[in-house]
Amino acid sequence: MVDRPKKPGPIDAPKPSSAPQPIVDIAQDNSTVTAKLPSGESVSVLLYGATVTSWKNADGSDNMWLSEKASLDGSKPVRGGIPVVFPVFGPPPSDHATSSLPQHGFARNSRWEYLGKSTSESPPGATAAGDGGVKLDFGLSNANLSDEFKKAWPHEFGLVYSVTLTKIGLHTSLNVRNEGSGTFEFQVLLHTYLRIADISKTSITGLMDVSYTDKVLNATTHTESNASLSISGEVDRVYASIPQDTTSVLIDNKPRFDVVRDNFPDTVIWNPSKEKAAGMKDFAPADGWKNMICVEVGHVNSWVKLEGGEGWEAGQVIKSLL
Ligand SMILES: O=P(O)(O)OC[C@H]1O[C@@H](O)[C@H](O)[C@@H](O)[C@@H]1O
Repeated sequence: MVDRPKKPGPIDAPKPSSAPQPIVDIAQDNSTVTAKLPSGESVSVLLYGATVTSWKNADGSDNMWLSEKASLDGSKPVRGGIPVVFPVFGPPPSDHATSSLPQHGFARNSRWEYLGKSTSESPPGATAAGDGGVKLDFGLSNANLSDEFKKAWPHEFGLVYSVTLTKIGLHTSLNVRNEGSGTFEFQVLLHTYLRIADISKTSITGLMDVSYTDKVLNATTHTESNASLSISGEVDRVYASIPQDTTSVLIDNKPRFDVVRDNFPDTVIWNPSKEKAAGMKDFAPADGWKNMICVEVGHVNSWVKLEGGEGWEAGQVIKSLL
């Protein structure tokens, strides 16, 4: 039996509420959409890359690390915040359909469309009534791509990236649709730069017993033996098929962030340390690597295959535990 929408009658009509409706402040210009909750938390999303560039707590402190030299004018991917990596992670393999694309694909260096906002009483991540938040949707399809990218990846696709801000965290999710008739394969990653007080006091939990590829050690494979991982130099590891759904960042053994995966099997942990940071023209200040850790959820250790007409969705909730 098909459920048909009921026509609203007098009984269904919403009752006038005397409770004041929370007002979410949305500001939009040609480059950025910013939403601020009545309780003070805010998020800013640059249309270029649909890159979250700022996610502030109610006290005004930012959870995102953004380089002081990040290009925000659409000339190159943003160094900081949450660049969206699609349809390939890292340098594309020469024997794959993504081979002519740049490192990390085209999503982070294409201009997305702002599709609009919706507000809700109980958005994902809400733990209590009154945790209401705002969802901002952004879209990218082959029609938005440069000729160069269209040629390098000639598929009909549709991406909807949703950024939901609540009092308790930030939820970002990506919906991928194959709008064509052929099959395509992709990888995806949310390249999140978390701002931290001090890398030397930072530890990461939730990766114990997980197999990882160490890109610093010639892409060799290892198994994580530390329940709590400290960062004492350059780190660039791809943890694959993680059974636990939460990776946590702690400062001085005190939880600072929980990153909760939904349908994302893998996580990259990255910090360039002093030497690699010095080699990046858009990385500033020079010692900024002490105040960032990338915890990047994704599907990167294998390819997602989508038949024509199929869709796929995954997301993360980041909780700021101040
Ligand atoms: O400089 P990019 O292209 O933004 O990449 C930054 C880093 O991104 C990480 O995800 C990769 O694992 C690293 O190898 C890479 O160096």
